[in-house]
Amino acid sequence: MEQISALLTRLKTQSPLVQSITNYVVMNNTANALLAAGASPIMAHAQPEVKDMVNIVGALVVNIGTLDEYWSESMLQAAAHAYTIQKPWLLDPVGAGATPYRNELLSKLLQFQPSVIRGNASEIMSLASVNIKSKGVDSTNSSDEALEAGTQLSKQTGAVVVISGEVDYIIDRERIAKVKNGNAIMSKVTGLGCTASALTGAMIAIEKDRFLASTAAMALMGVAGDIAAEKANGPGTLQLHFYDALYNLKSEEFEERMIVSYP
Ligand SMILES: Nc1ncnc2c1ncn2[C@@H]1O[C@H](COP(=O)(O)OP(=O)(O)O)[C@@H](O)[C@H]1O
Ligand SMILES: Cc1ncsc1CCOP(=O)(O)O
Ligand SMILES: [Mg+2]
Repeated sequence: MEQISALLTRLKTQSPLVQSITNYVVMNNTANALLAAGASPIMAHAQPEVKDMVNIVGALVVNIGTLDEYWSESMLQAAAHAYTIQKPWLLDPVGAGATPYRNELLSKLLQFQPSVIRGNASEIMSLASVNIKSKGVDSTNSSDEALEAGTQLSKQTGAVVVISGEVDYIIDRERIAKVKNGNAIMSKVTGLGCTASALTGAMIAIEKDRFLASTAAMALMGVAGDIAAEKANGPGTLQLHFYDALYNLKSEEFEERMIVSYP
């Protein structure tokens, strides 16, 4: 727990630059969450600069939420370059399994060996080729149901796999962590999964142990969600209190509130 809470302090002091190639829905709320948590966001997808940008950032986040032909090519170029120069990068497979187009791009992106894959249960099951019917960007499965698929996906890809939901699982080849923080109202605010991915991007920028970094990011999401839910009257105020919680959280309260176990 101490190691996890120390990462929050390091995030705020080191303020890593995090590049996102992400969807139109969440550009604003993920940039604000990164800032509130202490990191520095840059959203950049233009092909003439994408490699130069990957060179200077601490980590790259690729989120396929509102993909199109141009953006897909930018994502492939960025991921390929991150792979070549060994820059940590995270894949958020938004809507995996919803359409063949998404699946084709995802299988190409996986060739560039993401450091972390963070998705909801349905997305992780789809990526691991479990035959599920995807409803779109929201999960129709629980993270418990996806645990086996997540373990398999981590073995297949070498990535740390994060399954978010009522409980979050963080999985690598040898370890599993479980984060029990968070509140159901979080699923009524769009882009909190993408925020989890962005914050995980920030943590892998400052910590080489991707499993520890991902666990810290999901604990941070959950604890900030808990604090925000105590104050909010609904999804609108939850989003606002969530930023404030990220901004104000100190390592002592983080450590007290986190419910992390290694089952
Ligand atoms: N029922 C829930 N109880 C507690 N936390 C939740 C719940 N649903 C989602 N969360 C939290 O909300 C964030 C977004 O997760 P999720 O909704 O699974 O992602 P996505 O938006 O990609 O589907 C995560 O931090 C997760 O822990
Ligand atoms: C609604 C929607 N449509 C395409 S991307 C997107 C946002 C998804 O965000 P999240 O997966 O974090 O809920
Ligand atoms: Mg999502």
